Amino acid sequence: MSRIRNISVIAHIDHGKSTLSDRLLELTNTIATLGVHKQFLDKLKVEQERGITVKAVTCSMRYKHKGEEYMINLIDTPGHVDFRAEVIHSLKAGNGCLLLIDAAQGIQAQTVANFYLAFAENLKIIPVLNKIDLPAAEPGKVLEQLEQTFELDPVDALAISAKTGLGVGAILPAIIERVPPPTGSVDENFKCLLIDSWYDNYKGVILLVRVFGGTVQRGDRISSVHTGHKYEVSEVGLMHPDQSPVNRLCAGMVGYVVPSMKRSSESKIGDTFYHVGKPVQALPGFEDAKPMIYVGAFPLDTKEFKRLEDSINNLSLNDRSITVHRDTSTALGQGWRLGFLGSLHLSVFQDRLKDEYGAEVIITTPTVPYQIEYRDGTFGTISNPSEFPDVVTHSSKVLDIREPVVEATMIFPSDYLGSVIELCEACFLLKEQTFLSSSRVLLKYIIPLAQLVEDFFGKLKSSTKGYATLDYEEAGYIPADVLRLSLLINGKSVDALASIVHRSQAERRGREWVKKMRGLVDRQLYEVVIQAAVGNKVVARESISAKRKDVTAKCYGGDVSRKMKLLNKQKEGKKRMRSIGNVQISQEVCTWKPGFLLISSLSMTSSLKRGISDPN
Ligand SMILES: Nc1nc2c(ncn2[C@@H]2O[C@H](COP(=O)(O)OP(=O)(O)OP(=O)(O)O)[C@@H](O)[C@H]2O)c(=O)[nH]1
Repeated sequence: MSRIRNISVIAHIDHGKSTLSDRLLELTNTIATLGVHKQFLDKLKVEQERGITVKAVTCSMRYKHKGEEYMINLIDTPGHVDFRAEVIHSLKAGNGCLLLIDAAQGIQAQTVANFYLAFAENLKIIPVLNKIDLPAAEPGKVLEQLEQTFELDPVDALAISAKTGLGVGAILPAIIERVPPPTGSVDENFKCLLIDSWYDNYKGVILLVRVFGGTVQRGDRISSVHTGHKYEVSEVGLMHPDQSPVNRLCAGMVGYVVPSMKRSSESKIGDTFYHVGKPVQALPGFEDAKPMIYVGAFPLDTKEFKRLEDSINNLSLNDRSITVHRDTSTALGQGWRLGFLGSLHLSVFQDRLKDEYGAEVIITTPTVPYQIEYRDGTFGTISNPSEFPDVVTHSSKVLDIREPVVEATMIFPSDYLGSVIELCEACFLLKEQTFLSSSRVLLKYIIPLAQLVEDFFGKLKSSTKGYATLDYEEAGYIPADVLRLSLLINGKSVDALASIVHRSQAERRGREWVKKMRGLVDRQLYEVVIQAAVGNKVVARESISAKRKDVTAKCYGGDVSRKMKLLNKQKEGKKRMRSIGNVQISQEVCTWKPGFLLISSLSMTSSLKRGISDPN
């Protein structure tokens, strides 16, 4: 055990975690040298296309130091706040971490958040300044920030370029010398912590575990503390970098176990496993990541329901933070209500569904979960606008409605302090204002989650010319004066378009809605009336006058193949249409798209993408 080191790489988005992890794998000959543009650890197509890490990845490396061979288990973690739970799980598996900071950008919002997570776990933190090859790099300034913000000694920091490899050689000896080896003993009863799991079509569920005591090998019978279910182990191994079977996993190691587990739902991240008949105390686990936003999901073509359901279920097997429940909409038919950790998580899910299963889906506007206290003393959580109590019955049935808030941390150059305060001050509560240096400032505000989801980051970026970074964590619930805004087409409510808004914004939102909707609904043979309403009260109205029937349309000559082509095109088009009363509307109207202004001017994901690719 004295020759094992378990370590995570943590950093703000894009500060170079995956690039550094790849370089370390190359240095230890775990993988062959990659081209400059290749990334080994970001395996998912979405990860490669977007240049972000979505899932934490573990890899074991062998490294010789002063004549002794060591095993370093390295976990590359995601930077984005939506995937924070992955970072927490990864940190629990190790004794140390590399805290990477881009030498040109300095400390950013996720640097602060990740530092405190590692600090709370009492891990040995090795600060690493990356990208020192960039002309804009200012290592001296960043070292000052590190000392001022985290009280980290600048002497302990390593300066590298993960891209060119400069200085990377000093990292492995630093890990061996500074990070303590894991504690525990192979002579104890076997116990391990489940840090990740995924579904393999051939082997079934695979568990990624950190062994805290004893050993485990093929043929062992193990049991879960959480469920009490028993399993027989058919394989154990290390991720080196892909699954490499070994004879046994010993205390201190991070590796995988293949149990005879058929259903992913039985693997609960944070669970403890032990040998049947030799029970152990549960290891301190972690809470499940709770969904922060919910959306309705519906097949584009109703015939695709079953296939889409299989795809959604398969995908959620490998991403346990997605919650799935069946749902029906009068406008869109049968579908599901899905819960996600944030907008980026949702949009990554959409991409993965398309990339990995070729499935396209209609996603409605995200809603946050509201807590409702009823007058009869019962409580409930509602995250579907169509289930939200009607305003008319509010006062009689509902005592109180509360909405989730987050504590948002923003870091940006102090030149923009005035404009950020202007953006936040009217609605949000200031918690902290700290100067990280003479030119950089950190602000903490309590912000309703619904407003954060609704392009707050986009507004923050435009107030700071793109320089601000944002991180947030849950901060409980506060009373909210919210109500349901319904959209009606020719008197029929389109449930998929209902949303929950603040009372003070209902009229403005209603007007925005009907105006946008007017531009999206085609003219029909009769007048179409579009209304936004709160309860029975119409707050905005637009109408589209009837068009005159053109009897000669489509009768125009041409050969048969052209007509067939037109007919097929029409058939395809019809699939995308749904009837609301006697009005045909395109399903696309109900679809949430990042930056799609109709429903709630929500564009957090696109702003995030901008943020991710924005070097500033
Ligand atoms: N110039 C320069 N660019 C670098 C260096 N290290 C990483 N990059 C670039 O920075 C970008 C982000 O690198 P990644 O390794 O994907 O960053 P990450 O921290 O893993 O990103 P997330 O997983 O999304 O949080 C890529 O375009 C890299 O090529 C470096 O040392 N110098």
